[in-house]
Amino acid sequence: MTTTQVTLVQIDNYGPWTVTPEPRREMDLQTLQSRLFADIAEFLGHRDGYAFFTRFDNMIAVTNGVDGDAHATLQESIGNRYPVTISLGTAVSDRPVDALEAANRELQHEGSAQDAGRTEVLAGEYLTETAPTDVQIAHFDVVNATGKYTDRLNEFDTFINIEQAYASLMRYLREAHGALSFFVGGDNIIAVCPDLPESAFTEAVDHVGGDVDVELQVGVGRGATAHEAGFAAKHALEDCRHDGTSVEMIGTPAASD
Ligand SMILES: Nc1nc2c(ncn2[C@@H]2O[C@H](COP(=O)(O)OP(=O)(O)OP(=O)(O)O)[C@@H](O)[C@H]2O)c(=O)[nH]1
Repeated sequence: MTTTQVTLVQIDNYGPWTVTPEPRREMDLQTLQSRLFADIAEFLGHRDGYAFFTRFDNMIAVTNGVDGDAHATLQESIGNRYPVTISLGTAVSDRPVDALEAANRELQHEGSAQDAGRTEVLAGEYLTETAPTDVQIAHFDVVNATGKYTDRLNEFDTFINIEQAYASLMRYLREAHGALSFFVGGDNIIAVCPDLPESAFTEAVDHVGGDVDVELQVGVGRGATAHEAGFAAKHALEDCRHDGTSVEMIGTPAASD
């Protein structure tokens, strides 16, 4: 059984801000968004959480081991240093999508994302302790992306292939298992999963191969935090590369029995 703590990060009333008093320069918005993501990733990363940029105005984080006080500190620090503020909704569930739904509702209950009066919401529940196998993370990558795409196609056509694989995988894992998958750059996708057996990952790899003809491999890890699970997943992915297998799992309850 997994227990995933998910935090939704939402920039408050950001849409109106981007056009007030008139539309702001696009590269200034891109700079703000990427710096805000970098700050949040650094803050949570130092506490063994993972942050994903998703749409940048809304970001999703796995925050097992990060308590309410730390969330308050993050929110205060962003408010002090940026021209925008953030709201944070946090919830816990065995299925990541259910934790996200509940975290999202914490903010939606307080008002709209574009309500000038709804700012700096800090709501939800936090785990009081962590357990060694609470989080399951799958780190996918495209087999030989360099040889098949990067060294042969122009960058945009490579990007189309990688994004097609991402779109296929994210939808499949969301619908079949309530997992949340995020493109993290290059040819890499990180999926935050409920308790899934090896066969589920084989089926996911097969689905993407059949759907968009892109070959994936995946390392799966378990841990008390996103970092621990994700780090185990990276080592498992190295085993795939070494052994030529498409799925490897490390630190799962079955594997460590
Ligand atoms: N976010 C992230 N990106 C990575 C990681 N490892 C590699 N990448 C990215 O993926 C790109 C391709 O690297 P690889 O996946 O090692 O290359 P490959 O040609 O697919 O080779 P194999 O994975 O061994 O089949 C790199 O240029 C990086 O951008 C990782 O651990 N995390």
